[in-house]
This record gives sequence, C-alpha cells and structure tokens, in this order.
Amino acid sequence: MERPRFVIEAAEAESMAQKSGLTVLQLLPTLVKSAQTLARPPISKFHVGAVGLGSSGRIFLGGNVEFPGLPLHQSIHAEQFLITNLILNAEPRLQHLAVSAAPCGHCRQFLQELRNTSDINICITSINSNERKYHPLSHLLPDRFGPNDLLDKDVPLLLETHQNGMSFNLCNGQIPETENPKERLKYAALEAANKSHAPYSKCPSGVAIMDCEGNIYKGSYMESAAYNPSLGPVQAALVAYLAAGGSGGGGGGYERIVAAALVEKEDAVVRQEHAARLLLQVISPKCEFNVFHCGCKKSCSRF
Ligand SMILES: O=c1ccn([C@H]2C[C@H](O)[C@@H](CO)O2)c(=O)[nH]1
Ligand SMILES: [Zn+2]
Repeated sequence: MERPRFVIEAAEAESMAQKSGLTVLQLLPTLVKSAQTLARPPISKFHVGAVGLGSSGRIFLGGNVEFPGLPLHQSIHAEQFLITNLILNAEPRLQHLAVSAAPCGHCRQFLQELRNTSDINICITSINSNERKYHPLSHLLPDRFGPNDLLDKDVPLLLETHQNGMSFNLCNGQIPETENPKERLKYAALEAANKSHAPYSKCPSGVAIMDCEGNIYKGSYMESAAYNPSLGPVQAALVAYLAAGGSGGGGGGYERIVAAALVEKEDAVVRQEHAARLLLQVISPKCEFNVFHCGCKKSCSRF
C-alpha cells in the first residue's frame, strides 16, 4: 500500500472525493485512518489521526508523536501536528477538521490560537461512525479563554504572517547565501524564529535540524494563551522532519538527525535551550546542538 502523504493538493482532493461519490467534507473523515497510520505513539500505542481542510482546498494530515525516555508533556498531539503542517505549507486558514478521537482539552485550547476559531468545524469519527457531523469548535469549548484575553486585536495569531525582526548583527535581517552547512542551519533556525508565534512571552525562537543527507527542517515555537499547551521549536522541527518522510518511514528514525541549531533572544525570560537540548539528546544522542542568541529589531549583541 502506498504510504499516506501529509498534504493532498486541492485538485487531487476534489478528484478523490468525486471518485468516491463524496463531497470533500465527506472525504475528510474517510482519511482519518490514513492519518492514524502516520502517528508515532510508542508509549500509549494509541494512534490519533487528524485531517484538516484549509481555505486553499488542500487537505493536511497529522498524527500524535510520543518520545520514550522523556516526560509526557513533550508529546505532540495529532491536532498540533496538523496545525504545524498547515504552517509549514503556508496555509492561511483551517476550516474543517476530522479527528479519530475527541480532541482533548489541551488541543481545544491550542486551537484557540487561530483567528475565528468558532468557524472551525470538527467531526469526531469515533463517535459519529454512521452519521458524520461537524460541530463548531465553540460547541466543544464554550466560554473560551484565548488570545483576546491577553492581546490587542491586531496582534498576528497562529497561521497569520509573523515577522519578529530577529537578526544577527551583521546580517541586518538578510539571510546570506552560504554553502557552509553549519551556517545554513543557523540561518534556517533564524528564519524559523522570525516566524515563531510568541506574543505572550515575546520570546520567539526557532530550531533547524539537519539529517545525515544534509536536508534541513525548520520549526517555529508556538505559544498558547494558556501557556502549557504551547509547542516547542524542536517538536515543530520534528513535525517538518516526519512530514517530509525524513525518518525513512520507520518507527523512530531520529538518529538520522545529526545537527540542530536553536535561535532565541539573549536574556529571554522564556528559554528553549534546556528543554531542546534534553529532547534532542534523548532522541538522537549524537546530534550536535548549537544555540545562537540574537536581538530583536536592529539591536544585536552577539554573533
Ligand atoms: O486530543 C488528543 C488527545 C490525545 N492525543 C494523543 C496524545 C498521546 O500521544 C495519546 C494518548 O493520550 O493520544 C492526541 O493526539 N490528541
Ligand atoms: Zn490533544
């Protein structure tokens, strides 16, 4: 069987639906089983699959990822994988979501970081096997606590364009052309940090990881208004790695990650360095990890 992919183009989604005599909205729940096969839950063995339809008509898949040897809160929920997948593909809006199990409170909260969350419609396939119904997220999480409680209305939310203005002192915001793998990795992490959603702590960060073939995968830190459901930058980079098939499709595959770079602000009140180092050390003990500090806007004191 062909391995399911993490993104289905709009035209292909239409033709898949047509072939099955379904609408695209009816197609989403039928893809949840494929999404479940993409999950990596070696601890729980509980495969969660999430399938999202974006405003571009593209379909995105996500699965849960667990890390033996680490605390459970380092796990990536299928819904978080899915949102990260949308970000990787610059999808501006999530409209419909089909999931294999009821989204937990943490995921309902994480989804509040999107604009107009009440417009996101969710179908839970485990409880609606005969009658596939979508319900608005507001139905699953009434009386929400979210970005509006803490931020001005014009602050960009998740999936919206972020430009955090982080730079190293010489690059002036420009990414130099370079063949040097370490430099490429460092600037990839800077790019990821500039797209990070960190409006609560104002401590954006980004990670880039490199596999043994020299491929680079970027991940941006994403905060939640409720803090704990936030997703770390290494997790986000691992989503990029897994979604690109970087792990070779097997069980773990993280030992193929040979180098990683983290970019965050100097003297940041929220720092990723220690958690990132721990996670990388456990999943890929030989991975070389470097941390680069930089300034926001024009000021930069190091590197
Ligand atoms: O909303 C949810 C609830 C749980 N899980 C995952 C987390 C963990 O890997 C496993 C068991 O909780 O299921 C999700 O992906 N999404
Ligand atoms: Zn969850």
